[in-house]
Amino acid sequence: MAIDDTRLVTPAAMGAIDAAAARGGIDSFTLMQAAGAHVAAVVLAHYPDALRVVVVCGPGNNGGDGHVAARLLMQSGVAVARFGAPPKPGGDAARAFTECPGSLAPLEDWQPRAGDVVIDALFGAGLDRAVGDDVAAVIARAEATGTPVVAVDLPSGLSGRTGAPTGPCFRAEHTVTFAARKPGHLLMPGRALCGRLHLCDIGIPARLIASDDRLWRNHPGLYSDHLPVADAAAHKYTHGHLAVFSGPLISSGAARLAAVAGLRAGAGLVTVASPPNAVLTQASHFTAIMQRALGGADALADWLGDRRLSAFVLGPGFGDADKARAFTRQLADTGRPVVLDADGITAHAACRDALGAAFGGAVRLALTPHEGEFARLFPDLAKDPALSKVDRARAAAAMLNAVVVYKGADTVIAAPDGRSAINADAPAWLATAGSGDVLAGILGGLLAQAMPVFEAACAAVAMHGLAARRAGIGMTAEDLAGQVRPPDHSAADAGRT
Ligand SMILES: NC(=O)C1=CN([C@@H]2O[C@H](COP(=O)(O)OP(=O)(O)OC[C@H]3O[C@@H](n4cnc5c(N)ncnc54)[C@H](O)[C@@H]3O)[C@@H](O)[C@H]2O)[C@@H](O)CC1
Ligand SMILES: Nc1ncnc2c1ncn2[C@@H]1O[C@H](COP(=O)(O)OP(=O)(O)O)[C@@H](O)[C@H]1O
Ligand SMILES: [K+]
Repeated sequence: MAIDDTRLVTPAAMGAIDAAAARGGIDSFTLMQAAGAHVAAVVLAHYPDALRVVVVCGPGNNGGDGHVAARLLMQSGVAVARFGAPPKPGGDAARAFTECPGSLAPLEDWQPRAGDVVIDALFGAGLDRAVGDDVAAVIARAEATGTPVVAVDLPSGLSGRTGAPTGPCFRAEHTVTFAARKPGHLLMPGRALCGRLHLCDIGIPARLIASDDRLWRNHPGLYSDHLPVADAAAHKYTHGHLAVFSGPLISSGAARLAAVAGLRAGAGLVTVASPPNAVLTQASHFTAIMQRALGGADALADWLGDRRLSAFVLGPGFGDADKARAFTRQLADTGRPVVLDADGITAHAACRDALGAAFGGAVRLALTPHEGEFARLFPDLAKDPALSKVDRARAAAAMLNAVVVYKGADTVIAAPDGRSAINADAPAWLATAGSGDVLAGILGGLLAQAMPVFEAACAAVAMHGLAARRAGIGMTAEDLAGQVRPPDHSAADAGRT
């Protein structure tokens, strides 16, 4: 049975899905057997030379999965030792414990040996606090000896909701999870602590995995129906006109990167509007991209009378915060889509509410903060340790009636209506100076072509990652901009999580 591998489900929602499965007549012990079998299969496939499999078992159903895996591995002729505390009598875990031959030693008895592989079945979805000293000592022993760890559902100590450890946490080589990925499998540092993730079908019907979390990993299904269509009758104005605002001479390169990316993302025309003293420099770089000298507010008001200007990018290398605020207000009044990045975000740190008020009504503002910019605009959200990155992005989006692209290795895209996506497959070499300017340009290019903002943001983040893969390791932001391609309607789902 195929499972929907795009939907992300919080541990709490997973509990509700499990309950719904039970109400629907699905036997929970059968699910546990399937879960344990997948764990055993991953261990057999990846550690054929293990001399001993050490299963550390917790008191709940995560431990139950461990007991099932232990029994199946023993039946396959593998040497298995179990450590932990027995489960409370009566439930599925107790039955799995009873059905597994052999004894259960206390956790502190595990002395690592060469050839050990650990199955971490201590805590999964039920983790609700930092692990105790006994578990912390096991984690430390595994880490100190470099013993490979296969985690059941989640590495113990990792919050499946936030992707943050609650205290000491296993670092797994493989994590075997069931029915749906949890946010903590994709959010950092969770993604790194999980190692390679195996998403396994244990027989929970896909229709039950439709929780109302409205959270996905970023994938083409979120945006492919809204991509600009290449129409044989098109002319350049039907693909929109993107305006990118340049900063002063010294930092004018950022706008160039955004402009090139916007044109390559399919905008029909792109104009870079620069302070008069930067125009010559800009002109020496461009052929296909147009130029405009733009002084202050009056000049902008004149230009905005051109209805064909269909989207704006303001912020990369922009500098002047007063001017950024004034221009943003004028852009808001046009009713057309705006991408605020970098200095365009920072300029609003002391007037966040006014920014949200200026962009009321239909959503047409996109913000693309990295961690530092996010903390400047939303210090209250950034400081709250109870919030996950998804929670923070969603709250920010709702506050400003904007789509927020909260960048990083785990970029979160959130809309004011709560729809959110985590992008977890961009290559690490995207972390290079100027790559954020390229992303802002791609997004501007898609908005210029009239894509709705959330869908455009999801597509832009995916295109950014694909461009980085084409450019390859060692790329510069110039290389990256040169590798941007218009979105490909036929692109297969390139998810690599
Ligand atoms: N249908 C289902 O419900 C399925 C659940 N499965 C497994 O069940 C797991 C969830 O099981 P549970 O809900 O029993 O939860 P866990 O087994 O993750 O945790 C058990 C209990 O440990 C306690 N606990 C939490 N954090 C602790 C800490 N830091 N120190 C000490 N004690 C702590 C809590 O009281 C918690 O309820 C999943 O992760 C998955 O492995 C699988 O068997 C597949 C099917
Ligand atoms: N480790 C990483 N893996 C994948 N992508 C990353 C990583 N670190 C940063 N990125 C991406 O690289 C881009 C960097 O943007 P930004 O921080 O604005 O840089 P700059 O200001 O230099 O342009 C963002 O799109 C971000 O999501
Ligand atoms: K676990």
